[in-house]
Amino acid sequence: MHTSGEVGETLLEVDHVTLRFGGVVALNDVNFEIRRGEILGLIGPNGAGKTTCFNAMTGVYTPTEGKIRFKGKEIAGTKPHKINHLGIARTFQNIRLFPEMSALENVMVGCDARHKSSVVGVLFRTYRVRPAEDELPESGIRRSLAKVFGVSRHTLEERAGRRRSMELLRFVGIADRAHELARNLPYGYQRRLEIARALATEPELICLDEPAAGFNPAEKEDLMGLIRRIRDLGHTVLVIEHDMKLVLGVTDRIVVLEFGSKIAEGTPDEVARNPKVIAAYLGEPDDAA
Ligand SMILES: Nc1ncnc2c1ncn2[C@@H]1O[C@H](COP(=O)(O)OP(=O)(O)OP(=O)(O)O)[C@@H](O)[C@H]1O
Repeated sequence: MHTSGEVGETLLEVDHVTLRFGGVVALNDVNFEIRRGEILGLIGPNGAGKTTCFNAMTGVYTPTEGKIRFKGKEIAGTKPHKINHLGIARTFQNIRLFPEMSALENVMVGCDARHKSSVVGVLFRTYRVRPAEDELPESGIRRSLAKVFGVSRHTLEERAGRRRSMELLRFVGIADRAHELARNLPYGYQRRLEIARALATEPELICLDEPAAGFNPAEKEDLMGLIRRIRDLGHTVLVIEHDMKLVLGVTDRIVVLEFGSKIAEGTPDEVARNPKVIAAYLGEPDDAA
């Protein structure tokens, strides 16, 4: 992973962010922080501004006013791939995988984003290094050749990426279908594959946009375990979720938006008892706790 700091320190700050689309105020002077090592929930009724907030944090939108800082550095307006390089990864409400690639290859794309070899080196495969014992091919002529002539750094990185991608598929619980095309995977597998792919970029902060959408209660229970394990690995987690049971069960703190404004913030207990939050969710029977 990237450089790590102290658990509990401010990792990301949304500092008085306002974001307007023409006449629509999607975010209105929103202020909160994400602390390193926590699982933070971002909730609110439909249209509250949750996805817009994610999009502002991940470089899709630039705030009209206000600042977003990651590890103290201003990131508002930075391109999404650069933000990913800085250490923020996300999944999408509508799954976005490479449907014609296998599950393993989808994760390897994420690992690729971290590769160090230069484009020229990859093209000519000239830069050769002496591989460590456990980086050699298992047996046969390829092993002997690699021992004598070395292996290109690109090949080593590719092998390491493949190994790491397999580990990540195991971690999210879908390694049994690693070689199937993403489009043929069951829905729950696709959702978890998105998480594995985001983790492959080794983010300090991972943002999950409605990861439980379409899940049954047993799958939601599994997902809660996975979210906790992601945090235990050392990642900080931001989760947008409509399912109140899941949000209250898995997060350390919750920020509540309504009509683009923050109406509450606190521990799950505090938020669940907050009259403004209860009122915001009345009339939304599907989302109510
Ligand atoms: N690209 C856009 N152009 C114009 N208006 C937008 C755009 N994106 C979002 N909005 C508006 O901004 C407001 C906040 O939307 P947003 O999608 O962030 O809410 P949300 O809390 O994520 O809702 P949901 O739970 O339904 O996904 C809504 O009024 C929405 O119509």
